[in-house]
Amino acid sequence: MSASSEKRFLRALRGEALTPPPFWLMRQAGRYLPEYRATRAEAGDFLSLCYTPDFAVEVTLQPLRRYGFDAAILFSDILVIPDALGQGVRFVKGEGPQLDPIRSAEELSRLDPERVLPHLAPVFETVKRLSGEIPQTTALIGFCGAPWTVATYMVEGHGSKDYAATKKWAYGDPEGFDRLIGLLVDVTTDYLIAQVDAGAEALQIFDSWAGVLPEEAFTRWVTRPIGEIVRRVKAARPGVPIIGFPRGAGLLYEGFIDATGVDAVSLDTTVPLAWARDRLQSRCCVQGNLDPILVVTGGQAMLDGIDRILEILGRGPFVFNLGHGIVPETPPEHVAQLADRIRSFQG
Ligand SMILES: Cc1c2[nH]c(c1CCC(=O)O)Cc1[nH]c(c(CCC(=O)O)c1C)Cc1[nH]c(c(CCC(=O)O)c1C)Cc1[nH]c(c(C)c1CCC(=O)O)C2
Repeated sequence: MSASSEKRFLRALRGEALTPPPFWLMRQAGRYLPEYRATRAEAGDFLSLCYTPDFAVEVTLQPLRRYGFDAAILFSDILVIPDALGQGVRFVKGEGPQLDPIRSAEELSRLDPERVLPHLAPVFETVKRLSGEIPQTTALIGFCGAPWTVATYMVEGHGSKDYAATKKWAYGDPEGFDRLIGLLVDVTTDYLIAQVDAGAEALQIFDSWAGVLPEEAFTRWVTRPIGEIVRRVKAARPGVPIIGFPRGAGLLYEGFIDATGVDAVSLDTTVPLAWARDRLQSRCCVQGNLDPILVVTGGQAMLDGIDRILEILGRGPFVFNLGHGIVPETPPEHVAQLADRIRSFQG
């Protein structure tokens, strides 16, 4: 496909510097939009929203209609994998996800990898429908949670502040914990390949809790598993760009890029911009990293934050995004002002 006809988001992931840069926002479909809240109420519960293609397609399209983002991300969740494995996942209002925890390698027999792809058939149907419904110039992103972050929910049984139960198992029985990570590498690889076969044009791997691990543990349970998933997906489906998001990686971002072979890396809010330009953008496309709370604040503070990112990262291979997902209290009109500001950037 000639460069000029390829979608701008995909061109940036392949290393082109584009002005203005393409952009989308993590959690662009979500509770900050009244139309999302209406569909969510109609669906009844969160997993029904994820597993009913009519609903999942609708909420994926809602932010595109408003803001014309350069990418659409499949509406699903990283926790559909433990749900598909048979662990039992519930999203409790005001408490977030609740799972029946798995605390040792002996309990892995509760999980059934064979049921994953059949259980997730509605998600692939959503991807297939989206690939025929999104605008011609908008790229479709498939995604998964990285093995470490998914494992933290499976072991803790809910979100956590210190991930003590997961770390105790990992540090106390590393070979046993490796079995959980290995199982997640296997089923996640198959899940991503199936998303590509249904029409996903790029993939993002969310390791939202990577930053809680010290260097050696980060290498063993963030970098190596993601690198193995990237290697297997690229061997099976060459040419599909993959974005890695090891949130909180700090100085470990550099080694992560070199060791995993990702095409792009998503930066969390704390990554210094000049360091990212000099040390990371020379290695691959970078994505990020506005503080989502600046989109809540809006006004000149938000505009200044956008401008500074565009000034420093906007002349290399770059996708504008947030440093983490949009938060529910974000005024939708601030997202419209953000979109206008990025589109008016002339380099
Ligand atoms: C850690 C994580 C999860 N899910 C996800 C991550 C990694 C990204 C990140 O770090 O935010 C990823 C995710 N979750 C969701 C998407 C779909 C894409 C999109 O929203 O644009 C994506 C890409 C929908 C969702 N996933 C969830 C919501 C909120 C559901 C609702 O109450 O309507 C959405 C829109 C639920 C969820 N899902 C998860 C938690 C902790 C929660 C509860 C917290 C919260 O309510 O925001 C797990």
